[in-house]
Amino acid sequence: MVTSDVCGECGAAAGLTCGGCGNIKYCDKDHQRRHWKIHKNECRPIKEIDSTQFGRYMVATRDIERGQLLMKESPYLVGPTATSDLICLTCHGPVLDNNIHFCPGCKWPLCCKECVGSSTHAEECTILASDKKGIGPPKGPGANPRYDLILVIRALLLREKDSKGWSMVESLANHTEQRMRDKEPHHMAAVRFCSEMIEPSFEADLVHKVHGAIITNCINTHGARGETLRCLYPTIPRLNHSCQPNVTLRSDDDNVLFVRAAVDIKKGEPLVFNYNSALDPVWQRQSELENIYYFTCVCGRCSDPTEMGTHFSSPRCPDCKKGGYIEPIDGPDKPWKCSKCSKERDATELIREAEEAVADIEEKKEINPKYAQKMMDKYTDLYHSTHYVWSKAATSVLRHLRGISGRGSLTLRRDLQQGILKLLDIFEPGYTRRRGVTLYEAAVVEISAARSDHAAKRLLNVELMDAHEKALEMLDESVTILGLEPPHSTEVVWLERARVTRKTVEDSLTALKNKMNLEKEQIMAIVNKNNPGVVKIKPVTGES
Ligand SMILES: C[S@@+](CC[C@H](N)C(=O)[O-])C[C@H]1O[C@@H](n2cnc3c(N)ncnc32)[C@H](O)[C@@H]1O
Repeated sequence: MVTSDVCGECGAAAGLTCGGCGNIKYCDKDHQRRHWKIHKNECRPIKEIDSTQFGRYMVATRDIERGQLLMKESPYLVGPTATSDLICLTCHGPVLDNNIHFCPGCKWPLCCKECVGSSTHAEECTILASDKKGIGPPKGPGANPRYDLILVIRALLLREKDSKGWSMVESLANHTEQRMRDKEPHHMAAVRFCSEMIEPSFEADLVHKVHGAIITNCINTHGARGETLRCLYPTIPRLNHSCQPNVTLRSDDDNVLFVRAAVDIKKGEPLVFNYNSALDPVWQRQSELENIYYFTCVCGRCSDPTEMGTHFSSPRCPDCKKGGYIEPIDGPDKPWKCSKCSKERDATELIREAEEAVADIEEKKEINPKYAQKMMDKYTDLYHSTHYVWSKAATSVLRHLRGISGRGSLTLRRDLQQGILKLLDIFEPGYTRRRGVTLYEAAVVEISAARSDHAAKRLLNVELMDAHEKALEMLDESVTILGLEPPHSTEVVWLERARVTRKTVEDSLTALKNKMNLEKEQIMAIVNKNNPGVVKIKPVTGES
């Protein structure tokens, strides 16, 4: 977004736009050069544009390479979410059930004596304490919807004390009209509380707007001790959504948010991230986007009934012998149709069947390898092996069989990890955290399965070496991806694991190659000894 038509250095009329970001103008090259020492800190390959269909959004102003850091921002507001467990309103650390310090003013739980006396909490404490209708603070552990109110109050307080912060809140998309029309219970509860139950109260229209802005723009993060938080950032909320994302958002322990290119991005392409989970089916993605963000996603994945060839949301057609899938050809709400025989099925019924299968999978307390194989066979009969139900079953089996090292378990886990990787390559491609972790896990099981087969004489030395090479390739990529995680975050644990495993696999591959070379030398020595006079055979060199 070019913020002004005047020179960034001298303020005169300017016609030369910065080629790096397109966001600032200069009157000539000399002034552009002079201004660089200031501008280099804000020259990002991004600009904001506006459209009637997509609102404001960010696009790349030049070609961007995957992995590149595009934005790094600290939040101007942090608070608990509507599903936070007991959390301290002063430091945002967890409040332990056996060590609750209720604030003497508002009676909301804090984590320690120091936090009770802190001035950080003072202003909202007075407001919370004025709650005459006795909505009251959360009392026990577990997700607590009352925490939804805290960030709303904090945002409302900006109006009086921080004009810059307040203008940021005011500038955010909020869908106030739709929210007033829909009267979603949590939204209405926040509006009632802030406009009727506290002193000083806030105008209802203002609370609708602020709560709407929070719901539409907050990014959920995790604090250093795993607590769930949500934050408002200055410019990151201008990133639009796509189920085919090209950037990733990762936060560190201080809620600093890093936006990176997950894949190579061409100049002019919108920068988009996934507001949902990549492994949600189309009906869930669309209903969340409609209910929370008030739009229908028309990305390449959503517009393709096969979801990029994965059949992620569509079951196999049980009646058709032609290998068809029952797809949301006219949209997820209309009757779904078989791609081959055109037979129609009611959308609600198909969704119910898939959700029941998932509930059944998630209910299982224990799964042994034999049962796991049977379960996967059953779901592969009904669904494609990149379907949502398949992915839920695969994830569950991988969790249950972790640490079980028999052949059945290892072979199945290896296949399932590869299946999950295939899905992520399509839906969350490039340098994304989940791919990084999955590559690590796939490498570990690849090596374990190969070693077990080798020990049982089912695998040749060269095949064992191949498995090592394959695992090393996966670990190399995993280390690269996880190395991009914010430095002060709990994710460094995964990076360390991937690095240590990579070194172990590399050492073991070297030892394997040396052993094979030695064996070759010994065999050749015997061959040469038994064939005197014949030209001597030498071992192949350069292999170790
Ligand atoms: C976090 S804001 C993104 C910035 C927003 N476009 C703006 O103008 O401020 C989320 C809102 O942007 C719009 N939006 C995001 N992604 C979209 C998409 N793929 N298609 C249409 N609208 C989208 C929706 O109105 C959504 O509620």
